[in-house]
This record gives sequence, C-alpha cells and structure tokens, in this order.
Amino acid sequence: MTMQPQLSEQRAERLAVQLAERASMALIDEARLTPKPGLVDGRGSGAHQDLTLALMELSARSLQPTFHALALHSWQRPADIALRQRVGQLGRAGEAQMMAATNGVNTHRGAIWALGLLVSAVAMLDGEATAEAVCRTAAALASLPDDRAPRSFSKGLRATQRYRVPGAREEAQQAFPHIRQLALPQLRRSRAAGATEEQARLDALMAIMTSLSDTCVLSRSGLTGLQAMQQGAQRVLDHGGCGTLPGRQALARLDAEMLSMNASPGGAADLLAATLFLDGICLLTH
Ligand SMILES: CC(C)(COP(=O)(O)OP(=O)(O)OC[C@H]1O[C@@H](n2cnc3c(N)ncnc32)[C@H](O[C@H]2O[C@H](COP(=O)(O)OP(=O)(O)OP(=O)(O)O)[C@@H](O)[C@H]2O)[C@@H]1O)[C@@H](O)C(=O)NCCC(=O)NCCS
Ligand SMILES: Nc1ncnc2[nH]cnc12
Repeated sequence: MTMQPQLSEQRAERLAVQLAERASMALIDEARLTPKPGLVDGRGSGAHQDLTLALMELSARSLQPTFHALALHSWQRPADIALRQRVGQLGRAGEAQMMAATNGVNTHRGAIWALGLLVSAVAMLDGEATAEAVCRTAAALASLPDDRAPRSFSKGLRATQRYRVPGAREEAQQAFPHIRQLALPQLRRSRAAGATEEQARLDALMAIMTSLSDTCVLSRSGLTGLQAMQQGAQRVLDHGGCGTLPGRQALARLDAEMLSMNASPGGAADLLAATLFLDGICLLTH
C-alpha cells in the first residue's frame, strides 16, 4: 500500500531530525571521550594548537542542519549521479558552514564526509537497515563521480599519493571496513567483557588505530608516526584493553608518544564518531 504524500513527508522529516541529532551527538560524544591519544578531549587540546573541546562541540552543533538536509534529500532515493551531486553540494556547504562557525579552523572535514554519507545512506534505506547495509549503500554513493566537485589538492590526497595508502575517500568507497570489521565488533566485545561504556569506546578507537592509514598522522609525522600509532594501539588491546590497568598504562604511553611526535589521529576519531552513530541507531550487524 502506498503512503499518502503528506504522511510520507512527515515521516521523512521525523527521520531527518532524528538522524541529524544523532550524528551531531556522535561527534560530541567522540570529542568528549577521554583520554584519547594526541586528540582533543576532556583534558585539553592534545597535539593541536588551534582546536579546543568547546570548538569541537560548537562545530558538531553547527553541522546539524547539514545532516538534516542530507537526510531529507536522500530519503528513499537510489544511489545515482543526481543524488551523488546533491550530496556533494550539501557536504561542501556543510564544510563552509563549519569553517564559518569555527573562524576558519578545520574541525570536522573528514567527519562531514563519513557521517554525511552514512546519514544519507540510512535515509536512502528508509531508516531500516543493518550497519552492513548502510555502509554498503554509503559506499555505492561515494563510488559515483561528482563532476561538480572543484579540482583541489588536499593534505589527504598528498599523503595518499606520497605513501601509496588509502585515505578517507577509499575508506568510504570500500564500505568503511574499519567500522564494520574492527570498531563495531570491538565495541561489543569490550562491553560484553565488562568494560565501562567509555572504556569500550576507547577500545573501539584503538581497534581503528591498529590499522588505519590516517592521513592526519601521515601529514604531521610521516610513516614513523603512523607505525607508532598502529603498534601502540595494538599494545593497548593486547594488554586487555582500557578496561584493564595494563591496557590503560599502555594507552598513557601511547598518548605520550603521539604528543612527542605531534601526531593526532583525526581520521580515526572521525571513524569512531561514525561507529557511535551506527551503534546508536541500533543497526546491528549480523
Ligand atoms: C573525501 C574528502 C574527505 C576529502 O578527502 P581528502 O583526503 O582529499 O582531504 P582532506 O582535506 O585531507 O580530508 C580528509 C580528512 O578525512 C579524515 N581522514 C584522514 N585519514 C582518513 C582515513 N584513512 N579514513 C577516513 N578518514 C580519514 C581526516 O579528518 C579529520 O582530520 C581533520 C583535520 O585535518 P587537518 O586539517 O589536515 O589536520 P591538522 O593536523 O589539524 O592540520 P594542521 O593543524 O597541521 O594544519 C578534521 O577535519 C577531522 O575530521 C582528514 O583530514 C571530502 O572532504 C570530500 O571530498 N568532500 C567533498 C564533498 C562531498 O562529496 N561530500 C559528500 C558527503 S557529505
Ligand atoms: N577529538 C578530535 N581531536 C582532533 N581532531 C579531531 N577530528 C575529529 N575529532 C577530533
């Protein structure tokens, strides 16, 4: 039975409001989570000179209308060029909005990309799908060309070309393997093992950091920094994770090491926020 147009519009609007709130809240939860190595958190600015927790929260709130618009425009739409172009346009407008809110500081560019695609994908699937299906739908959208995108050169592109590694674009085009295969399973394993919610989220961040080629880390501290990040995160998990004293001690050592290298895993932080978003909307992988 087809729904009356008015009811259908109301449902789309309700879903858009919910998704926008949850995406923005996931960014705030990520920013507040403490202690994160090299990143902005409840203790301070980590390895950053121009970022604070207050600025990250302001930025997260400024993005709510962007996520709302992405959800509304994507509702029950297929992954095609027209939607890809519209999502690209809304994403770039969101970046401009973020820059205006933060006085020109890049707080969440990578997060707008990942969360923007995931919000769109949930709306495309009518709000009812598994995390796996959402990530695959987001990947289909991310893999389409956006001819209207300006040809600009970014730090991320420079790092992926110099070190021949995948970056934010590829992570999305491959359906977010760091979320599906590492972060979500770790989050659930740590909870099941009795870790607190904070500790489980920190473990999920560690799981991402064990393998991500984070172009923020590469740009700031090269391959040495990336190896330190991946090996240090693996040590935290090998010691039993943040729910154990040895795990927390390994995390403190990793934090000191990242700070000494001026390294900050901003890409991993974005993917943790995306993980919390997917987890929060109860789209369980099977
Ligand atoms: C596809 C885009 C994300 C552009 O990607 P590209 O790699 O070309 O560009 P960057 O501008 O470098 O942004 C990539 C950001 O993605 C995050 N990231 C890094 N590595 C990965 C990874 N392996 N997987 C996933 N995500 C990753 C990361 O974002 C975080 O870091 C940001 C701070 O970065 P930066 O300013 O470089 O950092 P600082 O060290 O602080 O700088 P200094 O102090 O040293 O000056 C912060 O924003 C975090 O979010 C990377 O930065 C995408 O933007 C795009 O193409 N958009 C077009 C619009 C569109 O189509 N949108 C559709 C969906 S809405
Ligand atoms: N907590 C955080 N600190 C620094 N950069 C980030 N990018 C996304 N989240 C971040």
